[in-house]
Amino acid sequence: MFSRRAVSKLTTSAPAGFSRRMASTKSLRETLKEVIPAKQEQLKKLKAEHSQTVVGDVKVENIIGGMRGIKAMLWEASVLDPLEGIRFHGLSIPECQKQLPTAPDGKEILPESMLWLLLTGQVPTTEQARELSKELAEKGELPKFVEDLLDSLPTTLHPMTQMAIGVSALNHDSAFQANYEKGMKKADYWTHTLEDSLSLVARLPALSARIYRNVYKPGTDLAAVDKNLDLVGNYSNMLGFGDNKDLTEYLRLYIAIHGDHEGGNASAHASHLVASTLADPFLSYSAGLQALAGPLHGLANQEVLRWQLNMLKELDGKVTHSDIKDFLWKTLKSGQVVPGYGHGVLRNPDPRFIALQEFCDTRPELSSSPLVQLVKQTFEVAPDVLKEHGKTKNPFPNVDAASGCVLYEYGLKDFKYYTVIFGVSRALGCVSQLVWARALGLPLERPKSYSIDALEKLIKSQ
Ligand SMILES: CC(=O)SCCNC(=O)CCNC(=O)[C@H](O)C(C)(C)COP(=O)(O)OP(=O)(O)OC[C@H]1O[C@@H](n2cnc3c(N)ncnc32)[C@H](O)[C@@H]1OP(=O)(O)O
Ligand SMILES: O=C([O-])CC(=O)C(=O)O
Repeated sequence: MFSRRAVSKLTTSAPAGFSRRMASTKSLRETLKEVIPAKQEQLKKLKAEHSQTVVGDVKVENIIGGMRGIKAMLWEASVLDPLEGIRFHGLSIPECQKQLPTAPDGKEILPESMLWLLLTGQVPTTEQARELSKELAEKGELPKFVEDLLDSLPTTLHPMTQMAIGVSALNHDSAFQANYEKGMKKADYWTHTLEDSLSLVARLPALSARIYRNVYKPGTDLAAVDKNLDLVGNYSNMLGFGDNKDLTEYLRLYIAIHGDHEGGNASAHASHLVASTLADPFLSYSAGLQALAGPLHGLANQEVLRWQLNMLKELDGKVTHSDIKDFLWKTLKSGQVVPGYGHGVLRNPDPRFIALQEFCDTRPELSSSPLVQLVKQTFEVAPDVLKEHGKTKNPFPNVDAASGCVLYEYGLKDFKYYTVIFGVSRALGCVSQLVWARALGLPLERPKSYSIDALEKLIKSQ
Protein backbone atom coordinates (compact mmCIF):
# COMPACT_ATOMS: atom_id res chain seq x y z
CA MET A 1 0.00 0.00 0.00
CA PHE A 2 2.77 2.45 0.93
CA SER A 3 6.41 2.22 -0.03
CA ARG A 4 9.02 4.04 2.02
CA ARG A 5 9.85 6.16 -1.02
CA ALA A 6 6.29 7.43 -1.15
CA VAL A 7 6.27 8.12 2.57
CA SER A 8 9.61 9.85 2.66
CA LYS A 9 10.80 12.10 -0.17
CA LEU A 10 14.49 12.66 0.16
CA THR A 11 16.37 15.86 0.85
CA THR A 12 20.08 15.97 1.39
CA SER A 13 20.73 19.51 2.56
CA ALA A 14 22.21 19.81 6.06
CA PRO A 15 20.29 22.06 8.46
CA ALA A 16 21.83 25.49 9.15
CA GLY A 17 24.59 25.46 11.72
CA PHE A 18 25.65 21.89 10.95
CA SER A 19 27.97 20.92 8.14
CA ARG A 20 27.31 17.25 7.71
CA ARG A 21 29.31 16.13 4.73
CA MET A 22 32.85 16.65 6.01
CA ALA A 23 34.62 13.34 6.42
CA SER A 24 36.86 13.73 9.43
CA THR A 25 39.29 11.85 11.60
CA LYS A 26 38.33 13.84 14.68
CA SER A 27 37.11 12.24 17.89
CA LEU A 28 33.56 12.77 19.14
CA ARG A 29 34.72 15.32 21.70
CA GLU A 30 36.84 17.22 19.12
CA THR A 31 33.91 17.22 16.69
CA LEU A 32 31.56 18.63 19.31
CA LYS A 33 34.08 21.28 20.33
CA GLU A 34 34.13 22.30 16.70
CA VAL A 35 30.38 22.42 16.04
CA ILE A 36 29.15 23.87 19.35
CA PRO A 37 30.50 27.47 18.98
CA ALA A 38 28.75 27.94 15.61
CA LYS A 39 25.42 26.78 17.07
CA GLN A 40 25.86 28.98 20.13
CA GLU A 41 26.45 31.94 17.83
CA GLN A 42 23.42 31.01 15.69
CA LEU A 43 21.14 30.90 18.76
CA LYS A 44 22.55 34.16 20.12
CA LYS A 45 21.77 35.90 16.82
CA LEU A 46 18.26 34.40 16.69
CA LYS A 47 17.59 35.62 20.21
CA ALA A 48 18.98 39.10 19.56
CA GLU A 49 17.22 39.65 16.23
CA HIS A 50 14.01 37.62 16.31
CA SER A 51 12.90 37.12 19.90
CA GLN A 52 9.59 38.88 19.21
CA THR A 53 8.71 37.00 15.99
CA VAL A 54 5.37 35.20 16.38
CA VAL A 55 5.53 31.45 15.65
CA GLY A 56 1.88 30.50 16.24
CA ASP A 57 -1.29 31.11 18.24
CA VAL A 58 -2.28 29.29 21.38
CA LYS A 59 -5.95 28.34 21.42
CA VAL A 60 -8.07 26.98 24.25
CA GLU A 61 -8.12 23.65 22.40
CA ASN A 62 -4.32 23.47 22.66
CA ILE A 63 -4.41 24.06 26.41
CA ILE A 64 -7.07 21.43 27.10
CA GLY A 65 -5.73 19.13 24.38
CA GLY A 66 -2.38 18.16 25.88
CA MET A 67 -0.58 21.07 24.15
CA ARG A 68 -1.03 19.23 20.84
CA GLY A 69 0.03 21.48 17.95
CA ILE A 70 1.87 24.12 20.01
CA LYS A 71 5.35 24.73 18.67
CA ALA A 72 7.09 25.52 21.91
CA MET A 73 10.28 23.49 22.28
CA LEU A 74 13.80 23.84 20.98
CA TRP A 75 15.14 20.42 19.88
CA GLU A 76 18.18 20.02 17.69
CA ALA A 77 18.58 16.40 16.66
CA SER A 78 15.41 15.60 14.73
CA VAL A 79 12.22 17.07 13.32
CA LEU A 80 8.99 15.16 12.71
CA ASP A 81 6.99 16.00 9.59
CA PRO A 82 3.36 14.82 9.90
CA LEU A 83 3.42 13.28 6.40
CA GLU A 84 7.04 12.31 5.82
CA GLY A 85 7.90 11.23 9.35
CA ILE A 86 11.16 11.65 11.19
CA ARG A 87 14.39 13.17 9.90
CA PHE A 88 17.54 12.98 11.96
CA HIS A 89 19.45 16.23 11.30
CA GLY A 90 17.64 16.36 7.97
CA LEU A 91 18.25 12.70 7.03
CA SER A 92 15.27 10.41 6.46
CA ILE A 93 15.43 6.78 7.58
CA PRO A 94 16.28 5.48 4.08
CA GLU A 95 19.06 8.08 3.84
CA CYS A 96 20.42 7.00 7.23
CA GLN A 97 20.29 3.39 6.03
CA LYS A 98 22.41 4.37 3.04
CA GLN A 99 24.87 6.64 4.80
CA LEU A 100 25.45 5.56 8.39
CA PRO A 101 28.16 2.99 9.16
CA THR A 102 27.08 -0.54 10.06
CA ALA A 103 28.68 -3.24 12.22
CA PRO A 104 31.63 -5.09 10.59
CA ASP A 105 29.45 -8.16 10.08
CA GLY A 106 26.16 -6.35 9.46
CA LYS A 107 24.11 -4.26 7.07
CA GLU A 108 21.85 -2.39 9.49
CA ILE A 109 22.50 1.04 11.00
CA LEU A 110 24.83 0.88 13.97
CA PRO A 111 23.21 2.76 16.90
CA GLU A 112 26.63 4.30 17.65
CA SER A 113 26.48 5.91 14.17
CA MET A 114 23.04 7.27 14.97
CA LEU A 115 24.27 8.61 18.31
CA TRP A 116 27.15 10.36 16.53
CA LEU A 117 24.75 11.87 13.98
CA LEU A 118 22.27 13.00 16.66
CA LEU A 119 25.01 14.56 18.78
CA THR A 120 27.09 16.26 16.10
CA GLY A 121 24.85 16.63 13.03
CA GLN A 122 27.54 14.78 11.06
CA VAL A 123 27.63 11.33 9.50
CA PRO A 124 30.56 9.55 11.17
CA THR A 125 33.16 7.66 9.22
CA THR A 126 33.39 3.92 9.87
CA GLU A 127 36.52 4.53 11.97
CA GLN A 128 34.73 7.13 14.10
CA ALA A 129 31.81 4.76 14.68
CA ARG A 130 34.24 1.96 15.62
CA GLU A 131 36.04 4.26 18.09
CA LEU A 132 32.72 5.10 19.72
CA SER A 133 31.78 1.38 19.93
CA LYS A 134 35.13 0.75 21.61
CA GLU A 135 34.67 3.58 24.11
CA LEU A 136 31.15 2.43 24.99
CA ALA A 137 32.28 -1.18 25.47
CA GLU A 138 35.10 0.02 27.74
CA LYS A 139 32.58 1.93 29.87
CA GLY A 140 29.90 -0.78 29.76
CA GLU A 141 30.27 -2.51 33.14
CA LEU A 142 27.76 -1.71 35.89
CA PRO A 143 28.87 -0.61 39.36
CA LYS A 144 28.54 -3.55 41.77
CA PHE A 145 25.92 -1.79 43.92
CA VAL A 146 23.66 -1.32 40.87
CA GLU A 147 23.97 -5.03 40.05
CA ASP A 148 23.03 -5.84 43.65
CA LEU A 149 20.16 -3.35 43.56
CA LEU A 150 18.73 -4.90 40.38
CA ASP A 151 19.19 -8.42 41.77
CA SER A 152 17.25 -7.42 44.89
CA LEU A 153 14.13 -6.27 43.01
CA PRO A 154 11.10 -8.58 42.87
CA THR A 155 10.91 -10.34 39.52
CA THR A 156 7.21 -9.41 39.46
CA LEU A 157 8.15 -5.72 39.20
CA HIS A 158 7.63 -4.55 35.61
CA PRO A 159 10.94 -4.49 33.69
CA MET A 160 10.43 -0.79 32.86
CA THR A 161 10.14 0.11 36.55
CA GLN A 162 13.33 -1.84 37.18
CA MET A 163 15.06 -0.01 34.35
CA ALA A 164 14.05 3.42 35.66
CA ILE A 165 15.28 2.47 39.16
CA GLY A 166 18.61 1.20 37.79
CA VAL A 167 19.20 4.25 35.58
CA SER A 168 18.33 6.59 38.42
CA ALA A 169 20.83 4.82 40.71
CA LEU A 170 23.63 5.31 38.15
CA ASN A 171 23.59 8.98 39.16
CA HIS A 172 25.76 7.86 42.12
CA ASP A 173 28.73 8.35 39.76
CA SER A 174 27.51 11.44 37.91
CA ALA A 175 30.40 13.65 36.76
CA PHE A 176 27.95 16.51 36.26
CA GLN A 177 26.63 16.31 39.79
CA ALA A 178 30.08 15.94 41.36
CA ASN A 179 31.44 18.93 39.44
CA TYR A 180 28.33 21.02 40.12
CA GLU A 181 28.94 20.53 43.82
CA LYS A 182 32.50 21.81 43.30
CA GLY A 183 31.17 24.97 41.65
CA MET A 184 31.79 24.21 37.97
CA LYS A 185 31.40 27.08 35.48
CA LYS A 186 28.39 27.13 33.13
CA ALA A 187 30.75 26.86 30.17
CA ASP A 188 31.82 23.43 31.46
CA TYR A 189 28.29 22.04 31.90
CA TRP A 190 28.14 20.35 28.52
CA THR A 191 31.43 18.48 28.78
CA HIS A 192 30.41 16.77 32.04
CA THR A 193 26.91 16.15 30.64
CA LEU A 194 28.57 14.45 27.67
CA GLU A 195 30.68 12.22 29.94
CA ASP A 196 27.60 11.16 31.93
CA SER A 197 25.63 10.66 28.72
CA LEU A 198 28.22 8.34 27.18
CA SER A 199 28.49 6.44 30.44
CA LEU A 200 24.69 6.04 30.54
CA VAL A 201 24.42 4.79 26.94
CA ALA A 202 27.38 2.45 27.54
CA ARG A 203 25.81 0.89 30.64
CA LEU A 204 22.28 0.42 29.30
CA PRO A 205 22.97 -2.98 27.66
CA ALA A 206 24.39 -4.51 30.86
CA LEU A 207 21.61 -2.95 32.94
CA SER A 208 18.81 -4.02 30.61
CA ALA A 209 20.22 -7.50 30.02
CA ARG A 210 20.53 -8.03 33.77
CA ILE A 211 16.84 -7.21 34.18
CA TYR A 212 16.01 -9.70 31.40
CA ARG A 213 18.13 -12.41 32.99
CA ASN A 214 16.68 -11.79 36.47
CA VAL A 215 13.04 -11.78 35.33
CA TYR A 216 12.99 -14.35 32.52
CA LYS A 217 16.10 -16.55 32.88
CA PRO A 218 16.83 -16.67 36.62
CA GLY A 219 19.82 -18.71 37.61
CA THR A 220 21.47 -18.52 34.18
CA ASP A 221 24.86 -16.95 33.51
CA LEU A 222 25.07 -13.40 32.25
CA ALA A 223 27.86 -12.75 29.71
CA ALA A 224 30.37 -10.05 30.60
CA VAL A 225 30.79 -6.96 28.40
CA ASP A 226 33.02 -7.91 25.45
CA LYS A 227 35.40 -5.02 24.67
CA ASN A 228 35.50 -6.03 21.01
CA LEU A 229 31.76 -5.89 20.37
CA ASP A 230 29.55 -2.98 19.38
CA LEU A 231 26.79 -1.78 21.72
CA VAL A 232 24.07 -4.04 20.32
CA GLY A 233 26.46 -6.94 19.72
CA ASN A 234 27.06 -6.82 23.47
CA TYR A 235 23.39 -6.31 24.32
CA SER A 236 22.30 -9.26 22.22
CA ASN A 237 25.09 -11.39 23.68
CA MET A 238 24.15 -10.50 27.24
CA LEU A 239 20.48 -11.22 26.51
CA GLY A 240 21.60 -14.71 25.48
CA PHE A 241 20.96 -14.18 21.75
CA GLY A 242 24.57 -13.58 20.67
CA ASP A 243 24.44 -16.49 18.21
CA ASN A 244 21.30 -15.15 16.59
CA LYS A 245 22.77 -12.83 13.93
CA ASP A 246 19.35 -11.95 12.51
CA LEU A 247 17.99 -10.82 15.86
CA THR A 248 21.19 -8.86 16.54
CA GLU A 249 20.85 -7.07 13.19
CA TYR A 250 17.17 -6.39 13.87
CA LEU A 251 18.06 -4.92 17.26
CA ARG A 252 20.62 -2.62 15.60
CA LEU A 253 17.99 -1.30 13.21
CA TYR A 254 15.32 -1.10 15.93
CA ILE A 255 17.57 0.75 18.38
CA ALA A 256 18.92 3.13 15.72
CA ILE A 257 15.55 4.23 14.35
CA HIS A 258 13.70 4.51 17.68
CA GLY A 259 16.51 6.79 18.93
CA ASP A 260 14.84 10.17 18.55
CA HIS A 261 11.42 11.51 17.56
CA GLU A 262 11.83 15.26 18.01
CA GLY A 263 11.25 16.92 21.38
CA GLY A 264 7.55 16.76 22.18
CA ASN A 265 7.06 13.02 22.56
CA ALA A 266 6.41 12.10 26.17
CA SER A 267 9.74 10.38 26.94
CA ALA A 268 11.92 13.03 25.32
CA HIS A 269 9.87 15.83 26.80
CA ALA A 270 9.95 14.33 30.33
CA SER A 271 13.70 13.83 30.11
CA HIS A 272 14.21 17.36 28.79
CA LEU A 273 12.01 18.89 31.49
CA VAL A 274 13.86 17.16 34.30
CA ALA A 275 17.23 18.03 32.75
CA SER A 276 16.21 21.68 32.59
CA THR A 277 16.43 21.76 36.41
CA LEU A 278 20.12 20.78 35.96
CA ALA A 279 19.38 17.27 37.22
CA ASP A 280 22.07 15.02 35.76
CA PRO A 281 21.52 12.78 32.68
CA PHE A 282 20.79 9.67 34.79
CA LEU A 283 17.96 11.29 36.75
CA SER A 284 16.68 13.02 33.63
CA TYR A 285 16.61 9.89 31.52
CA SER A 286 15.03 7.90 34.33
CA ALA A 287 12.09 10.33 34.05
CA GLY A 288 12.05 9.75 30.27
CA LEU A 289 11.82 6.00 30.88
CA GLN A 290 8.87 6.44 33.22
CA ALA A 291 7.04 8.29 30.46
CA LEU A 292 7.99 5.62 27.95
CA ALA A 293 6.41 3.03 30.25
CA GLY A 294 2.87 4.30 29.59
CA PRO A 295 0.60 2.32 27.20
CA LEU A 296 -0.19 5.34 25.01
CA HIS A 297 3.57 5.73 24.39
CA GLY A 298 6.35 3.09 24.39
CA LEU A 299 4.43 0.38 26.24
CA ALA A 300 2.13 0.17 23.21
CA ASN A 301 4.62 -2.27 21.63
CA GLN A 302 3.92 -4.88 24.32
CA GLU A 303 0.20 -4.15 24.00
CA VAL A 304 0.30 -4.63 20.22
CA LEU A 305 1.79 -8.06 20.58
CA ARG A 306 -0.68 -9.10 23.26
CA TRP A 307 -3.53 -7.86 21.04
CA GLN A 308 -2.25 -9.53 17.85
CA LEU A 309 -1.63 -12.83 19.67
CA ASN A 310 -5.16 -12.68 21.13
CA MET A 311 -6.48 -12.13 17.62
CA LEU A 312 -4.52 -15.11 16.31
CA LYS A 313 -5.77 -17.27 19.17
CA GLU A 314 -9.40 -16.16 18.92
CA LEU A 315 -9.46 -16.69 15.16
CA ASP A 316 -7.74 -20.03 15.57
CA GLY A 317 -4.89 -19.15 13.21
CA LYS A 318 -7.09 -18.88 10.09
CA VAL A 319 -7.32 -15.18 9.53
CA THR A 320 -9.13 -13.37 6.73
CA HIS A 321 -9.48 -9.64 6.17
CA SER A 322 -13.09 -9.88 7.26
CA ASP A 323 -12.08 -11.60 10.54
CA ILE A 324 -9.55 -8.85 11.23
CA LYS A 325 -12.19 -6.22 10.54
CA ASP A 326 -14.57 -7.87 13.03
CA PHE A 327 -11.81 -8.11 15.64
CA LEU A 328 -10.93 -4.43 15.17
CA TRP A 329 -14.57 -3.42 15.64
CA LYS A 330 -14.82 -5.59 18.72
CA THR A 331 -11.77 -3.79 20.20
CA LEU A 332 -13.18 -0.37 19.35
CA LYS A 333 -16.70 -1.16 20.57
CA SER A 334 -15.33 -2.35 23.89
CA GLY A 335 -13.92 1.17 24.35
CA GLN A 336 -10.26 0.26 23.87
CA VAL A 337 -7.77 1.89 21.52
CA VAL A 338 -6.25 -0.16 18.71
CA PRO A 339 -2.64 -0.40 19.91
CA GLY A 340 0.01 0.57 17.37
CA TYR A 341 -2.35 2.86 15.44
CA GLY A 342 -2.76 6.63 15.64
CA HIS A 343 -0.22 9.29 16.53
CA GLY A 344 -0.02 12.71 18.13
CA VAL A 345 1.75 14.24 15.10
CA LEU A 346 2.04 11.72 12.23
CA ARG A 347 -0.72 11.66 9.62
CA ASN A 348 0.68 8.89 7.42
CA PRO A 349 2.11 5.41 8.06
CA ASP A 350 5.18 5.80 10.25
CA PRO A 351 8.37 5.41 8.14
CA ARG A 352 9.83 3.42 11.06
CA PHE A 353 6.95 0.95 10.62
CA ILE A 354 7.76 0.79 6.89
CA ALA A 355 11.47 0.22 7.59
CA LEU A 356 10.68 -2.68 9.96
CA GLN A 357 8.24 -4.18 7.44
CA GLU A 358 10.95 -3.99 4.79
CA PHE A 359 13.33 -5.81 7.13
CA CYS A 360 10.72 -8.61 7.32
CA ASP A 361 10.26 -8.65 3.54
CA THR A 362 13.96 -9.40 3.02
CA ARG A 363 13.92 -12.48 5.27
CA PRO A 364 11.95 -15.54 4.17
CA GLU A 365 11.67 -16.91 7.72
CA LEU A 366 9.90 -13.70 8.73
CA SER A 367 7.80 -13.06 5.66
CA SER A 368 6.29 -16.56 6.03
CA SER A 369 5.59 -16.19 9.78
CA PRO A 370 1.84 -16.08 10.60
CA LEU A 371 2.41 -13.33 13.16
CA VAL A 372 4.38 -11.12 10.78
CA GLN A 373 1.73 -11.79 8.13
CA LEU A 374 -0.97 -10.82 10.60
CA VAL A 375 0.71 -7.46 11.29
CA LYS A 376 0.79 -6.86 7.55
CA GLN A 377 -2.82 -7.94 7.04
CA THR A 378 -3.94 -5.75 9.95
CA PHE A 379 -2.26 -2.81 8.19
CA GLU A 380 -4.33 -3.62 5.10
CA VAL A 381 -7.59 -3.46 7.07
CA ALA A 382 -7.19 -1.17 10.09
CA PRO A 383 -6.88 2.26 8.41
CA ASP A 384 -10.32 1.93 6.77
CA VAL A 385 -11.91 0.68 9.99
CA LEU A 386 -10.39 3.54 11.98
CA LYS A 387 -11.52 6.03 9.34
CA GLU A 388 -15.06 4.66 9.57
CA HIS A 389 -14.86 4.75 13.38
CA GLY A 390 -14.14 8.43 12.84
CA LYS A 391 -12.26 9.39 15.97
CA THR A 392 -8.53 9.10 15.45
CA LYS A 393 -6.87 11.85 13.44
CA ASN A 394 -4.34 9.33 12.15
CA PRO A 395 -5.73 5.92 11.13
CA PHE A 396 -2.28 4.59 10.18
CA PRO A 397 0.21 2.40 12.05
CA ASN A 398 2.97 3.82 14.20
CA VAL A 399 6.25 2.03 14.84
CA ASP A 400 4.83 -0.03 17.71
CA ALA A 401 2.52 -1.87 15.31
CA ALA A 402 5.50 -3.72 13.82
CA SER A 403 8.36 -3.73 16.30
CA GLY A 404 7.35 -6.64 18.57
CA CYS A 405 6.43 -9.34 16.08
CA VAL A 406 10.02 -9.73 14.83
CA LEU A 407 11.38 -10.02 18.38
CA TYR A 408 8.76 -12.69 19.02
CA GLU A 409 9.59 -14.63 15.86
CA TYR A 410 13.30 -14.55 16.64
CA GLY A 411 12.69 -16.07 20.06
CA LEU A 412 12.49 -13.05 22.35
CA LYS A 413 8.93 -13.84 23.37
CA ASP A 414 8.72 -12.06 26.73
CA PHE A 415 6.77 -9.06 25.54
CA LYS A 416 6.59 -7.26 28.88
CA TYR A 417 10.29 -6.70 28.21
CA TYR A 418 9.89 -5.04 24.81
CA THR A 419 9.66 -1.45 26.05
CA VAL A 420 13.03 -1.89 27.77
CA ILE A 421 14.59 -2.30 24.29
CA PHE A 422 12.83 0.92 23.29
CA GLY A 423 14.35 2.44 26.44
CA VAL A 424 17.86 1.42 25.39
CA SER A 425 17.20 3.23 22.13
CA ARG A 426 15.48 6.43 23.24
CA ALA A 427 18.52 7.32 25.35
CA LEU A 428 20.36 8.18 22.11
CA GLY A 429 18.10 11.15 21.39
CA CYS A 430 17.49 12.21 24.97
CA VAL A 431 21.16 12.42 25.91
CA SER A 432 22.02 14.21 22.66
CA GLN A 433 19.50 16.88 23.54
CA LEU A 434 20.84 17.09 27.11
CA VAL A 435 24.33 17.84 25.82
CA TRP A 436 22.97 20.53 23.50
CA ALA A 437 20.67 21.99 26.15
CA ARG A 438 23.71 22.53 28.39
CA ALA A 439 25.92 23.76 25.53
CA LEU A 440 23.27 26.27 24.46
CA GLY A 441 22.50 27.32 28.05
CA LEU A 442 18.80 26.50 27.73
CA PRO A 443 16.84 27.63 30.78
CA LEU A 444 14.59 25.92 33.32
CA GLU A 445 11.38 24.84 31.54
CA ARG A 446 8.38 26.46 33.12
CA PRO A 447 5.25 26.98 30.99
CA LYS A 448 2.30 29.00 32.30
CA SER A 449 -0.83 27.11 33.30
CA TYR A 450 -4.48 28.16 33.62
CA SER A 451 -7.40 26.83 35.65
CA ILE A 452 -10.78 26.39 33.90
CA ASP A 453 -12.10 29.44 35.81
CA ALA A 454 -9.09 31.50 34.76
CA LEU A 455 -9.61 30.51 31.13
CA GLU A 456 -13.29 31.49 31.28
CA LYS A 457 -12.36 34.83 32.82
CA LEU A 458 -9.81 35.43 30.07
CA ILE A 459 -12.37 34.58 27.37
CA LYS A 460 -14.98 36.94 28.91
CA SER A 461 -12.48 39.77 29.04
CA GLN A 462 -11.74 39.53 25.28
C1 LIG B 1 6.20 5.31 20.07
C2 LIG B 1 4.88 5.86 20.32
O1 LIG B 1 4.62 6.39 21.36
S1 LIG B 1 3.74 5.80 19.07
C3 LIG B 1 2.15 5.78 19.89
C4 LIG B 1 1.93 4.48 20.59
N1 LIG B 1 0.58 4.39 21.18
C5 LIG B 1 -0.38 3.63 20.63
O2 LIG B 1 -0.22 3.00 19.61
C6 LIG B 1 -1.70 3.58 21.40
C7 LIG B 1 -2.89 3.74 20.45
N2 LIG B 1 -2.95 5.10 19.95
C8 LIG B 1 -3.47 6.12 20.69
O3 LIG B 1 -3.98 5.95 21.82
C9 LIG B 1 -3.41 7.54 20.13
O4 LIG B 1 -3.47 7.49 18.72
C10 LIG B 1 -2.16 8.32 20.57
C11 LIG B 1 -2.06 8.35 22.10
C12 LIG B 1 -0.90 7.70 20.02
C13 LIG B 1 -2.25 9.76 20.05
O5 LIG B 1 -3.29 10.38 20.75
P1 LIG B 1 -3.99 11.70 20.20
O6 LIG B 1 -2.99 12.63 19.61
O7 LIG B 1 -4.83 12.23 21.32
O8 LIG B 1 -4.89 11.11 19.02
P2 LIG B 1 -6.16 11.74 18.31
O9 LIG B 1 -6.16 13.25 18.39
O10 LIG B 1 -6.24 11.13 16.98
O11 LIG B 1 -7.35 11.22 19.25
C14 LIG B 1 -8.70 11.56 18.98
C15 LIG B 1 -9.60 10.44 19.49
O12 LIG B 1 -9.30 9.26 18.73
C16 LIG B 1 -9.00 8.21 19.62
N3 LIG B 1 -7.95 7.36 19.05
C17 LIG B 1 -6.69 7.73 18.68
N4 LIG B 1 -6.00 6.65 18.29
C18 LIG B 1 -6.83 5.59 18.41
C19 LIG B 1 -6.67 4.21 18.20
N5 LIG B 1 -5.50 3.70 17.82
N6 LIG B 1 -7.72 3.41 18.45
C20 LIG B 1 -8.91 3.92 18.86
N7 LIG B 1 -9.10 5.22 19.10
C21 LIG B 1 -8.07 6.04 18.88
C22 LIG B 1 -8.46 8.90 20.85
O13 LIG B 1 -8.50 8.04 22.00
C23 LIG B 1 -9.36 10.09 20.96
O14 LIG B 1 -10.60 9.66 21.50
P3 LIG B 1 -11.44 10.61 22.53
O15 LIG B 1 -11.84 11.78 21.71
O16 LIG B 1 -12.55 9.74 22.96
O17 LIG B 1 -10.50 10.98 23.64
O1 LIG C 1 6.32 11.15 18.69
C1 LIG C 1 5.57 10.69 19.55
O2 LIG C 1 4.73 11.40 20.18
C2 LIG C 1 5.55 9.25 19.87
C3 LIG C 1 6.55 8.47 19.09
O3 LIG C 1 6.27 7.99 18.01
C4 LIG C 1 7.89 8.36 19.63
O4 LIG C 1 8.20 9.00 20.64
O5 LIG C 1 8.71 7.60 19.06
